[in-house]
Amino acid sequence: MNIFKFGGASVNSADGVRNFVKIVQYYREEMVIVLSAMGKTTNALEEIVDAFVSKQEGIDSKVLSLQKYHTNIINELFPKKDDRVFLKVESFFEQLRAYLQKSPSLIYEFDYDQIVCFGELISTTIVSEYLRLSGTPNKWVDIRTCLKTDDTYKEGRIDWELSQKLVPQTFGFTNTFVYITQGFLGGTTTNQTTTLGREGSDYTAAILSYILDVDKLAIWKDVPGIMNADPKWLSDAQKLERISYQEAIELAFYGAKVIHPKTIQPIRKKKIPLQVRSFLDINESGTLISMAYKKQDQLIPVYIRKQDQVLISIRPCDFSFILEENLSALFSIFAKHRTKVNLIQNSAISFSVCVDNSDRRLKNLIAEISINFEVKYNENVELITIRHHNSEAVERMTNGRQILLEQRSRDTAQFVLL
Ligand SMILES: Nc1ncnc2c1ncn2[C@@H]1O[C@H](COP(=O)(O)OP(=O)(O)O)[C@@H](O)[C@H]1O
Ligand SMILES: N[C@@H](CC(=O)OP(=O)(O)O)C(=O)O
Repeated sequence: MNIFKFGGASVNSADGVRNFVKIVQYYREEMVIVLSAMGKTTNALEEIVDAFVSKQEGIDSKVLSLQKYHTNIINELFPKKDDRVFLKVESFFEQLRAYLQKSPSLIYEFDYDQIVCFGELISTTIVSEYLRLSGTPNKWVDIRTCLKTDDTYKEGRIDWELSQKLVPQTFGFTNTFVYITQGFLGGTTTNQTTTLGREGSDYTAAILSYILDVDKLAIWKDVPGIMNADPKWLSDAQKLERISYQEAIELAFYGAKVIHPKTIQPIRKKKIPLQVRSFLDINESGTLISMAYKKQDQLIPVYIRKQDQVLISIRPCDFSFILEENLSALFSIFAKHRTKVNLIQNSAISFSVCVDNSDRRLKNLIAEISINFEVKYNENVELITIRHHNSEAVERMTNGRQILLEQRSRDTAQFVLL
């Protein structure tokens, strides 16, 4: 049995959905399909969340344009206008509107999850119905009923014990050959919706692969596989044929956006091979991530760019040394504001970190650090990581740019650049 994960880009139009069906029908195997929201739906829903919690005008038109986007797709796919898909999709939009009629709950993350989940609920419904119409019976599963998390809204942590009981019961494969379910979503034990963090559908696919002990996981993307750079950034990027779990974890950790950082851990534990491959070319073998020895990794330089970073330099107000107590106080502040630190460098009396610029958290974070420390920061910097660096690769990335901070180990070089 296999798990196939398709992201938003694969089903962003009626043609995308038709292509998806072609791929699924080509394989004719027992499978679980994990699907994300169509196209940029999650971004659109995030805008609706922001408008809702800050009680802005214009929510109705935002919801309407999202509904139109989905309606256009189903109009193109389903010739019979009395197909049940129309009512099902309408019903999700009614539920969304009903939620938006209420007052915000005062917990932003809770409202976020209750609203943003509609993207995946709607996409899986459309795709499941279209697969049925195309002659492949399948079962639509509401993943929130079996993939259980705690109540850390927006970043739900998996309840492995409970999920390991419920998931195999749900995906039993008796009289069902193909299941379709939502990536990115989970449910608490009290049946509230949670999400697993942006781009978390890859992670869902990995969790289900682990629990169901599948033979293989395939993640279908709009690129030929994992490349040695984002091909939208460096047009001469080359595909990596085969990499180890370890290398894949490193690439994701440093910010290669092609795969969610949490994806590799569960499949590595059970040595499940992961193929990252192109939904645009079924004949392309993609990149295989497996137990290969590290030596077998292609050791060409791999370039990873993180944009919109903030470099924060922190110094105790009394010029005292940066010691364990300071560091521990600082790290608890980062954890409290859920800010992931992408790079750390410390000297005797100062400490620098590079973090993502998420406006909402950053202001509060800096305000809290400033109570006991002197803080300076540069916004709009880039963090470039080069795995398997050589002088040519370093020159290529840094030439003509101001280096604000630099760090090198044997395998990895990182530069904060203006
Ligand atoms: N090293 C890389 N190799 C391949 N693609 C990359 C890499 N780094 C970033 N990307 C980007 O990742 C995108 C695919 O990931 P993503 O958009 O998250 O897919 P999906 O939404 O379908 O899950 C590609 O379109 C590409 O621009
Ligand atoms: N729809 C969610 C989850 C996800 O993983 O999407 P995608 O597979 O399209 O990156 C998001 O955009 O964050």
